[in-house]
Amino acid sequence: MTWVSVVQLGSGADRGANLEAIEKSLRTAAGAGSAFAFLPEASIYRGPYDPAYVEADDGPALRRIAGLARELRLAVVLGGAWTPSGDAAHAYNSCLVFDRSGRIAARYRKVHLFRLDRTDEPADDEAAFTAPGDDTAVVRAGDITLGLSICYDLRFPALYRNLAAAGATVLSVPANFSAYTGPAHWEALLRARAIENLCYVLAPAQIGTDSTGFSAYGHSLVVDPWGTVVARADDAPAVLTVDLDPEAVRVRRNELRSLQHDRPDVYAHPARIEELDG
Ligand SMILES: O=C(O)CNC(=O)[C@H](CS)NC(=O)CCC(=O)C(=O)O
Repeated sequence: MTWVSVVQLGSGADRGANLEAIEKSLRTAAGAGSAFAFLPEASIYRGPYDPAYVEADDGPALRRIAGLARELRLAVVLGGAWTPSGDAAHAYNSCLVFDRSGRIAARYRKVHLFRLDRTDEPADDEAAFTAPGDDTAVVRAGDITLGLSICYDLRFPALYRNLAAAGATVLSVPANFSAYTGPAHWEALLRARAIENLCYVLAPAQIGTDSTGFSAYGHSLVVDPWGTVVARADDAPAVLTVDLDPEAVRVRRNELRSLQHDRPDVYAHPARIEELDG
């Protein structure tokens, strides 16, 4: 069994205040006996793009989180942080996995960049300041194998199938999901990813409106491999602590063999287009 804590934050443009909130939540997670803490996207900073806040692995905010992981003997999955891409105008949006000695042991760079063109508001266009990643990663960690993703990736089911094929039993979906799309899409998509891959889904989220006017939906969620919601937050800061049972994934995958019935060899070819006349 593996205890994990899923953290909901309302990060803003004040990095010092955000790091204080992160520290408090990590201490709560460690105090609850968790082996892992999952932090949402944009935990360290949520506001307009600023190249000064793009950090290499030895940057000050990342070192502070590394120090907390080491002190608390707690692995930390930092949902999204800006890391250098080689182009100062565009950073990677990276999920960084700190092991319990504080080392950055794994990383994933967000592949799908959010764009929303509302008719009634200015567009959100993450690609304006973010460089896309182009590979995927799972992290083997004792009894669980963690599949990494970030926020808008949630809309691309092939990514999660790729992670499940690499052995993922727990899917990590840290988010700063919009309050516009969230009510209709967030829970349905998270539960779908859990059900179709027979995986746990851990989804730490942001709350509140940032200084750019972006409103986040909150409602951090933990879903089990049968699609049942086992923990949820509302729209206040929260630490959801749950016990993951690796056996539950094995049992469900023996009951329902949909992962083995997948036919990517078939879907690799475009569908035949037939005509119905008259
Ligand atoms: O800008 C940052 O600091 C980090 N990036 C984000 O928060 C991104 C772009 S605004 N948010 C999403 O992907 C929300 C997706 C979403 O809401 C949906 O798919 O409906």
